Amino acid sequence: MAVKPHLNLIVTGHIDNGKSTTMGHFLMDLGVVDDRTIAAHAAESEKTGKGDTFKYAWVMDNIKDERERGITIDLAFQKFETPKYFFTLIDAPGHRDFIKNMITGASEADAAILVLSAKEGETDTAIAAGGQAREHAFLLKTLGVGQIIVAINKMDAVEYKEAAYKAAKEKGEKLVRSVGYKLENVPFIPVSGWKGDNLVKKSENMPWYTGKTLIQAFDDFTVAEKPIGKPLRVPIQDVYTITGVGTVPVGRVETGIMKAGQKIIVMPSGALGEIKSIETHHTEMPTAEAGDNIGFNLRGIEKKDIKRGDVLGTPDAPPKVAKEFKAQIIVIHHPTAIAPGYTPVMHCHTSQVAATVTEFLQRINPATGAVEEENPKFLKVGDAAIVKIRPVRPTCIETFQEFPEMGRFALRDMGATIAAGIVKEITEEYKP
Ligand SMILES: Nc1nc2c(ncn2[C@@H]2O[C@H](COP(=O)(O)OP(=O)(O)OP(=O)(O)O)[C@@H](O)[C@H]2O)c(=O)[nH]1
Repeated sequence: MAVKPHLNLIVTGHIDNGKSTTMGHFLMDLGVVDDRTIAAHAAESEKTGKGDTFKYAWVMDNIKDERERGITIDLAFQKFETPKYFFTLIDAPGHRDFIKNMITGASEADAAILVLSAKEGETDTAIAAGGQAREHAFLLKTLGVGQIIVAINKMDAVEYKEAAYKAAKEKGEKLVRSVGYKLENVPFIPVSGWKGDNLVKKSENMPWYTGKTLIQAFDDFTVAEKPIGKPLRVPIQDVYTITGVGTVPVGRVETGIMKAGQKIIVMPSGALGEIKSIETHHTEMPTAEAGDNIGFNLRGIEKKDIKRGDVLGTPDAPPKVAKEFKAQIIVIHHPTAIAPGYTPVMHCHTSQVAATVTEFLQRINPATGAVEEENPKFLKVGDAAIVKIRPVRPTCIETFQEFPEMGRFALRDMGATIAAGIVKEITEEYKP
């Protein structure tokens, strides 16, 4: 039997719009979470004095808590299966490392669901400037998540009225269009995460809705083609020294194909060598391709020439190393404003390096890209801009256009993600 393709699904939306309730109920209807677990959560929820309204949400929140504590969690909670696909639910954006994880590929999303409450006040807050629905929609688009579904939630709370759905849908449409999605590719579904309408079962409370349920819409997602035709890029995650084997770097092949016997180059050191062997899950394999997590053994490369954050490629099309580059950033979080000279830590693929935002070239409209101000003096939350960035040491990075996997980054400071960005152009290249 053929194995079903796998997709990573990210659940986004403004706080309290019902992300956890919707996905918790969805997982229960699918049979991934059993009634007994839900009953136990209902009992816990009652104890908090809020009635049992959080019983579904707790299914999801327990996952989040365990993740934050770094505990390996029951896989049944994270994964589910539809007729066509295997899905993994990835870090909900409430989790503070969500943006960084998304950018560094720790949890790359193939598709997203945006949960938007149908309750008028909640819809408006979610999509207003500073609302998380707006922020998430923008980030999803910027970071290249092409497929998105909007679930208009809490339909039970608006008496399942079509007019209420239409009003919320119109606002949602405006939002996703403004960040750059084409409306004809974005399904909108009226649901109740609380009651279970249109999640797995078609709702009888909304006869006016003739579209798909959530699970049916999930099966309309498509699997992106693997970038195997591109030059080889393997960002190094770690380098182990194993007695009797030697230096064993590990990482994920982002693009291209790696073969045993192949000549390779490690950047920024420029060290040349050859692939001796490749293995995954303790099994030796002759080749690895985009998407594979591997460990490998190198001939001719010394331990000092390869470390976390370096990138392996082939000598005829080596990974680029930037001394300085031009980027488009969006400021997500900052108590005041940032000014040129600001030096946070840049996270890009597996690399972490302090980097100075040396120049603010233009402030732009985040949706259209139109220039709104030349050489702004500062940038605050919600602002998008074209800037110049100089890592304190030359760093492997690519343009987003050529290698989206390696051309996006997060700027972090004081434990928070301050900005997300994509590389437009490498303005000063480093040659070893
Ligand atoms: N009436 C109604 N209430 C809902 C529905 N979905 C969620 N809620 C309620 O809305 C509140 C927030 O739900 P959560 O699922 O915790 O929301 P969330 O988006 O996951 O929130 P965070 O994880 O805190 O960002 C809870 O009181 C839920 O019971 C729904 O479909 N109908």
